[in-house]
Amino acid sequence: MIEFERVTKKYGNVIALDDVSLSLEKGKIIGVLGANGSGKSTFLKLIAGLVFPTKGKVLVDGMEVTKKISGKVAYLSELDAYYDSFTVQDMLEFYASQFSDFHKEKAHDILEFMEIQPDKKIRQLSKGGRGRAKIAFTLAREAPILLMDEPLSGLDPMVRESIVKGLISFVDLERQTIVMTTHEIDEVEPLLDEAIFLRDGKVAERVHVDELRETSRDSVVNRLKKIYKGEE
Ligand SMILES: Nc1ncnc2c1ncn2[C@@H]1O[C@H](COP(=O)(O)OP(=O)(O)OP(=O)(O)O)[C@@H](O)[C@H]1O
Repeated sequence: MIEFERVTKKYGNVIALDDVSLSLEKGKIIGVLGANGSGKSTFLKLIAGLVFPTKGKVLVDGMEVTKKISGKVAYLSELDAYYDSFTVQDMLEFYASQFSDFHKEKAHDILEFMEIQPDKKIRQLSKGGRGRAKIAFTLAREAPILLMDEPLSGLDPMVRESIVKGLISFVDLERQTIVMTTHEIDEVEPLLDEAIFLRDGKVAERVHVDELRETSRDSVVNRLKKIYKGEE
């Protein structure tokens, strides 16, 4: 369980998150959605312990997030932090050395599923190849919380589809929770249990995606547009 208790995060004078309180259940796939600058990445970074609240508390399983990247959390960042001369296999060994919850066998299975050859150098991979490799290394961790910042960003539709299938196939929702930010809402909507809509650092709305479809016959992307047009 992830809890935000009256969390405000400021960077200097900029308020990135503004008095947010909510809790996220285990075993769900949760989308954090909103326009550029609405606070999505900050929301994830607070859970990962990469930044800390200016006010309030973030708790994971009842424990305040205090140190950098707690063992419970695997974080996929927006940035490409690869070493170009490494092979995919070298990266895999690197991740295994850094994270005790990293499963080499699972990593190989996911790389195979995503059609990434382990002997390829990182610099030989296309942008889509790097994107898939990054996802593979994150999913190979057995961490209870997987945080993904824009996992589909800048990738073509075929690669996005392969990543979405990878998420469906390799995440263990009995034990893992995924919180992801994305602008590619149409692609991830079928995966999501819940959507949290941020606007100007506040939670504008939170919906159960199935309920939204069944009771309002609405899609997540339409809902977001309405929130931003001020219709909700
Ligand atoms: N390190 C930082 N220093 C100063 N301001 C920051 C920093 N990080 C984020 N901000 C500001 O905080 C606000 C929220 O940023 P955040 O990156 O969380 O939004 P976002 O919804 O993820 O945006 P995007 O969709 O563009 O990635 C923005 O106004 C941003 O400019």
